[in-house]
Amino acid sequence: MMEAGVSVRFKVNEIFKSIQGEGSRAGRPCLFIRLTGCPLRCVYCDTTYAYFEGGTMDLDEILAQVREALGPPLPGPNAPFVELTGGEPLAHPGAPALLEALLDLGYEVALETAGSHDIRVVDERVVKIVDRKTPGSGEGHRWLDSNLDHLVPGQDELKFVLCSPEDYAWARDWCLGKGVLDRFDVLFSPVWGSLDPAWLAERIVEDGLPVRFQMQLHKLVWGAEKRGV
Ligand SMILES: C[S@@+](CC[C@H](N)C(=O)[O-])C[C@H]1O[C@@H](n2cnc3c(N)ncnc32)[C@H](O)[C@@H]1O
Ligand SMILES: Nc1nc2[nH]cc(C(=O)O)c2c(=O)[nH]1
Ligand code: SF4
Ligand SMILES: [Mg+2]
Repeated sequence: MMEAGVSVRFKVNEIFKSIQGEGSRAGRPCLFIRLTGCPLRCVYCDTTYAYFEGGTMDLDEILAQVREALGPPLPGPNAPFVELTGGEPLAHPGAPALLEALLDLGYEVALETAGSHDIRVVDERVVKIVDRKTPGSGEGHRWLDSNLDHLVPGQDELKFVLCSPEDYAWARDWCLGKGVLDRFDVLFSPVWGSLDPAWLAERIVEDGLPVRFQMQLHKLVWGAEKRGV
């Protein structure tokens, strides 16, 4: 909780409405808040423009923009959906307060994070999509293993973005070793333009892995280079 009266400021790269392109909620209309800055440098990162570009906004300005874009929330299963991403949103000390404020307004709220920062700071009701970086990403060593103890089964997701067949074998063995496949919704996705999606889909089927294959739906719809979708 932030102290009352203290204005929390954020560097914001973009705020846009689109179709959720990733995870088990893909296909739903969603408003994205993309914060600027990331301490990681995944080799495949498709959002390098969010490393530094952005303008400063305070919490109330962000909330006003969300309300204007989505209208008043209707709580329930079809509450409007808001996702905080980046960059690495948890690199911002104010991210937990922003997420809580969005929940308090009645929206369904998700957080896309690299698993490098402690997710315990985040309200339990936030849908946490935690990306377990692979060796191929170059950032596998940033993983905070204690995050596994704070994922909410049936709500949160553990995600692997795979660069190569070696990454696939590593991710499969890691999941089996950690016993996560019978606890959480696990997503396997190819790095766009790197790993052949058909190869990945066939290996998942052959190995009988209970993971969800996914591709970035927004890139299928609008192409890989378009921003703000
Ligand atoms: C841009 S990141 C922002 C959130 C956070 N920093 C993270 O990495 O989870 C959002 C998601 O996009 C994925 N991503 C980035 N570049 C990608 C690419 N070229 N192909 C597939 N997924 C990619 C990341 O792995 C991550 O799951
Ligand atoms: N449409 C769309 N869906 C997304 N889901 C996660 C995204 C992200 O960059 O974190 C993303 C994104 O950039 N666009
Ligand atoms: S952690 Fe996310 S934003 Fe940062 S470099 Fe990796 S994919 Fe890009
Ligand atoms: Mg994206």
